[in-house]
Amino acid sequence: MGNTDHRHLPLFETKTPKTRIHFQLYALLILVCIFFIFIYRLRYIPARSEEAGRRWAWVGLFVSEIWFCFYWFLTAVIRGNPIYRYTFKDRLSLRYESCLPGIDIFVCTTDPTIEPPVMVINTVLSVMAFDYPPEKLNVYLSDDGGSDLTFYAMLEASRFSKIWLPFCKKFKVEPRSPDAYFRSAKPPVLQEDDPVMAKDVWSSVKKSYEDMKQRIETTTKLGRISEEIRKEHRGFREWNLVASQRDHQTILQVLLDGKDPKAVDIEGQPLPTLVYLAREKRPQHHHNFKAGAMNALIRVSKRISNSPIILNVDCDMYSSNSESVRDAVCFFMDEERGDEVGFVQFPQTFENLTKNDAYSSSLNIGRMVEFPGFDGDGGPCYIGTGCFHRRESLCGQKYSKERKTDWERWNKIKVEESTSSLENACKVLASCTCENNTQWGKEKGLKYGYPVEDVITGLAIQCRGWRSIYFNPEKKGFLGLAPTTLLQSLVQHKRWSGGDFQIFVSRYCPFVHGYKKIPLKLQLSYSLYLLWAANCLPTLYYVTVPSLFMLRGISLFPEVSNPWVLPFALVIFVHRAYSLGEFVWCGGTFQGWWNDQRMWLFKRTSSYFFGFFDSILKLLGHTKSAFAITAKVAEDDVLQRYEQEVMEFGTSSPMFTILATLALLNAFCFIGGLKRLIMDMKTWVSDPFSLQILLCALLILINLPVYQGLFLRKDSGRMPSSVTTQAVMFALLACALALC
Ligand SMILES: O=c1ccn([C@@H]2O[C@H](COP(=O)(O)OP(=O)(O)O[C@H]3O[C@H](CO)[C@@H](O)[C@H](O)[C@H]3O)[C@@H](O)[C@H]2O)c(=O)[nH]1
Ligand SMILES: [Mn+2]
Repeated sequence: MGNTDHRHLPLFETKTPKTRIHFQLYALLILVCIFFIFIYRLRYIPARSEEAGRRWAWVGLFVSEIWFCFYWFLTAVIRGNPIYRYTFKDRLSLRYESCLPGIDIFVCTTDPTIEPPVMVINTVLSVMAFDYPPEKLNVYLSDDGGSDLTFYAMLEASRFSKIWLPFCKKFKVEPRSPDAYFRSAKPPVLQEDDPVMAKDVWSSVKKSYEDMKQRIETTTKLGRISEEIRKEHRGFREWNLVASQRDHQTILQVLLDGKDPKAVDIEGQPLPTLVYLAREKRPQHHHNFKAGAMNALIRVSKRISNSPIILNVDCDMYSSNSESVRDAVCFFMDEERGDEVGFVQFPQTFENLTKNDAYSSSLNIGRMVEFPGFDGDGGPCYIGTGCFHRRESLCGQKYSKERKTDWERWNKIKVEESTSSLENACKVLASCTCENNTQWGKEKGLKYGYPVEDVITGLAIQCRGWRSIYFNPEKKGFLGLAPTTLLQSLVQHKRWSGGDFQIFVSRYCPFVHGYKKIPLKLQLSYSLYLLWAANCLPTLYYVTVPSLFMLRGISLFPEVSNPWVLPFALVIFVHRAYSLGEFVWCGGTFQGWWNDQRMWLFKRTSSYFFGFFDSILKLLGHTKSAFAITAKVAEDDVLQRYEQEVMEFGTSSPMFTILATLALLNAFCFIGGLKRLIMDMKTWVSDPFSLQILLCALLILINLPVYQGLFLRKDSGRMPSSVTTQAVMFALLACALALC
């Protein structure tokens, strides 16, 4: 097979950056400062006899500082050893073009109102159009909404693909989501030998797309399928039996059958297989959210196409690089290292970010700093979308050195059954009862019972001996939608932080479950995310107690003239300066960094706080996991404010009450502190409260948009008055308690 000269050349390479003196210097400086802060805290610990409360407030601060120090250590571990991956796709095609493995692609959707069918099929079309032999691609849509609107859109997509795929190849279209492409692309000027023809083709495809979009949107708005459309496909009859979204039989329709010689595009080329699946749902059976959907897809696809590699994307994550499959295959097929690869994770990137990213959704630090570090420490975690899995590792197999994947054999396995008999067999595989007394959701497939099914599943795969790979190509692989309101973002982080923390306190805790199975460094890297939620308590302590104690007249930090102030000042300065440098290096702006600091505070005091308590309650057996789906659409005025980077409050939520209370509390304390400063006539340097008042001032600066939302704004995105009243009351109460 192939050219023997090339055989020893790897299909991918790994690069480690050379000395990273700035990082080492930074880490050393911080360590020294921490050391001195701890000495200070121990040496000057107030005696029992001192003013009431000073001692415990001091100890509390000390404990919080110990936590921050530990958590900082985790951030340093993940930064210690980053690696970067590069692929050689030309070598792959030279050696293996004729025997590339099949790929099963899973797209998950749940709700046609917050995940519009047009968006879903754009994702579907983008992955159907990968630059890869079409007969080796099989696209499965899991519709947890069981919606005929989505099914209708899929039917339209299956027809449109017959012109879209040849068009993509001919015009080398990028990205291959029609919506994203036509939004930005200009008609070709001089492309082919015949520019007029090319332009005509281009315009007619664009028109076809727009007509289709129009039809789908009209139907979606209408909310039901008209009689004429109903007649177009027998699949619609299935909905006669559907009682509700939560109560229906399995609906499975093979919309394009790759094995059917008649399933060809307008140029006679084969098409990928396209399958619509709405697994059975019954009120008495728990459906296990996305994990349940994925597991149904794994079983169904095994029967229909049984590809050795599975790609999964969320319905909003379209492919923006048609070569991503080839990139991923380079890792799996590499002769030297490929056999140990369990999954290849691409980063989550977003197309709807604004310049200064008001809600800090870009995840840039994760994408460019933390994940390369994760990879260096033993392999990134699985983040639920943009991930290529080896079917075997996802289905629970252990890695063993002796096993070599025989790609030829995989290609020879052919499913002979007819499509109609397959459809029936597969319906059983997607039923509610087929998982009873099996390992599905435990050792097989994605794990159940955790709101972040992805992270725990990836961890389990790594603990079974597989390696994971992080691949962040220059040209982004997948683009999705980030939340567009503050509440959406906070709720998403509540699910993530709470879900991650549940993993930490479960028997899958990386230090326990991963003991001797994955490197210690990887266990620590996981903890960086799994312990997000635990940051809430020390942070809440740090943003309330020093301010309240200043109001009370009790100092907790050294005064500015005291040399002990140095380690505090340095640690704050160096730590933040490094963070700013890193942020800008990752492509952010200064304002973006400032917004990121705000979101850091907001997430820790609200999302993580609720996530933390949810996990504790769950541990005590009081609540069941839920999965709040992130909306992918928003009202016009909300969207406008998002684009203008004006913070969106608008609805009342306990999260907002916390944020507003903290903002007001610090404002009140600041006024009190200022008054004391003026009345005492102390100079700034000898005032024992200067650090506390500075901290308070900083919090006020960070919270400026909250005050605006509370008192100054008039638009519908302002803070609701019920939240304002509650927050004023709580903040006053806290201050009164501090004063008495
Ligand atoms: O019952 C459900 C719930 C969700 N989904 C799908 O899961 C995906 C992710 O949901 P979304 O609301 O967009 O969540 P995000 O917070 O954006 O998702 C991130 O976090 C999740 C874990 O919390 C991962 O599953 C996702 O892949 C990851 O992108 C979407 O395609 C949904 O349609 C289902 O199929 N069934
Ligand atoms: Mn999402």
